Amino acid sequence: MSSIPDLASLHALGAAQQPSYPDAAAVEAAVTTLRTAPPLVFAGECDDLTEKLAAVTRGEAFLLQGGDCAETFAGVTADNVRNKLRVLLQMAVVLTYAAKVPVVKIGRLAGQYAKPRSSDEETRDGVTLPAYRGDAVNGYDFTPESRIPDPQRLVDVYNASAATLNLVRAFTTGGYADLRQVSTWNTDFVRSSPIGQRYEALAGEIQSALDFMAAIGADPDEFHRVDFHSSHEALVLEYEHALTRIDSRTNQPYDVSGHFVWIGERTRQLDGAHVELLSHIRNPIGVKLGPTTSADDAIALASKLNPENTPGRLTFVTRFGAKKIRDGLPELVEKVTAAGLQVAWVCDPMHGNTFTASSGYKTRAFEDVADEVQGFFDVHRQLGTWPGGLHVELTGDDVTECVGGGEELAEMDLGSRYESVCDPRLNRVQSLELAFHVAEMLRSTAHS
Ligand SMILES: O=C[C@H](O)[C@H](O)COP(=O)(O)O
Ligand SMILES: C=C(OP(=O)(O)O)C(=O)O
Ligand SMILES: [Mn+2]
Repeated sequence: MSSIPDLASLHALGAAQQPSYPDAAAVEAAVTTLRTAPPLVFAGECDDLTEKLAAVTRGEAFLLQGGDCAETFAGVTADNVRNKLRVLLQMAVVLTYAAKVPVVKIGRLAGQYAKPRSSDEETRDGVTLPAYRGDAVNGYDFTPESRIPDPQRLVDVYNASAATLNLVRAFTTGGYADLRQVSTWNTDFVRSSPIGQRYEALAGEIQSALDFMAAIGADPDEFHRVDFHSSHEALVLEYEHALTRIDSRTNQPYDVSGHFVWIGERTRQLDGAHVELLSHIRNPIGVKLGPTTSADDAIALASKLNPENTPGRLTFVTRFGAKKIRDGLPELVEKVTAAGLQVAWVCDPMHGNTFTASSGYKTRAFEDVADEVQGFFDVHRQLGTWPGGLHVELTGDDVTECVGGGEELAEMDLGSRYESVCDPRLNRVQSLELAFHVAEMLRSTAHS
């Protein structure tokens, strides 16, 4: 457990979804730079998160994990990071206050730059080029030059992640996330949306509770700062391997590119490189499980990735789709539970519900997203297991990428503000609306 396999031996196992770099010397140069770069996170912070996820595993806390499908370098701006953080804080407050359950907060940010794709190529108007694989790998522009994988981008990922995390740390500990700001997070859109008004009412209740606490002289640290953690899919081996380091306190390897890293649906082969690398690190980790996952697959993954069965180490993020979850999930949860495996169960209601609108935009319907979460809660309720969390693709901006929701966004509206470079995200109102739905589900679960 304490050794780190070398990069060549990982590649020898076969690694899905890797860039085909044309220039080996350039890869070497980028990896050399990354190997000496300071850690982005401290191993002790990863251990703290494992403890929090152990509480999720035990049914004592709920995980909220969200952010872009794909971050972009251009998106590393104060406004963008703040807006994303703000909607996550708002969602967390709704979940905590309405359901009275502690919420563990993880952003899909500060490292979420590499994308697995269903096709290696993209064709537009009869022209075929390599697919865009995230800013970590190549450019989004549809030109032959831009689509060539460039390993220097991995160094750019490191720098962009460092800048993002620095700002997130400043916001979450430096006053922005102070609970007294709960109303100001709402700002402008409160006037225009019923969900915003619902939030405003909740913020008012929190505010008077805080006033009461202040009056009796109680002012704990928890009111002024929040614990917030970073996460991304551990996809490009060169990057994750270069940032895997031996922690001097424990002598154990940690991937210091983020607090929590996960293995995607397309790279979860039991004997593949991603499972191997993540089996050696001590961070809390996740695995995405789609509808083709058998219970035996999940049990084998848990045995390899969490041989000591440590609670909080392993999170299974199921992404079945609204139509499949009620039939497919029970057997998985039942058998994993019967095998005595300690895992947190988290619902990704996004990736099983993607479709292409007639206008050509990739989209998701808010109603399908909400229905998959309801299915997830229903299955766990039937089995007596804990629906541990929500993993969503969202943005703090008023984009038009997913249809439906209270604003009744239609397919024909998608073009007005479609900004994602990969999958469609819930916008700010849809995100908050989902949080209110989930708070209801959680409230009836927690108190049943
Ligand atoms: O975010 C997840 C995947 O990268 C994405 O769903 C794949 O999308 P594609 O089918 O457009 O390649
Ligand atoms: C690639 C993703 O998901 P999955 O691996 O579940 O398809 C993602 O989370 O963006
Ligand atoms: Mn995605």
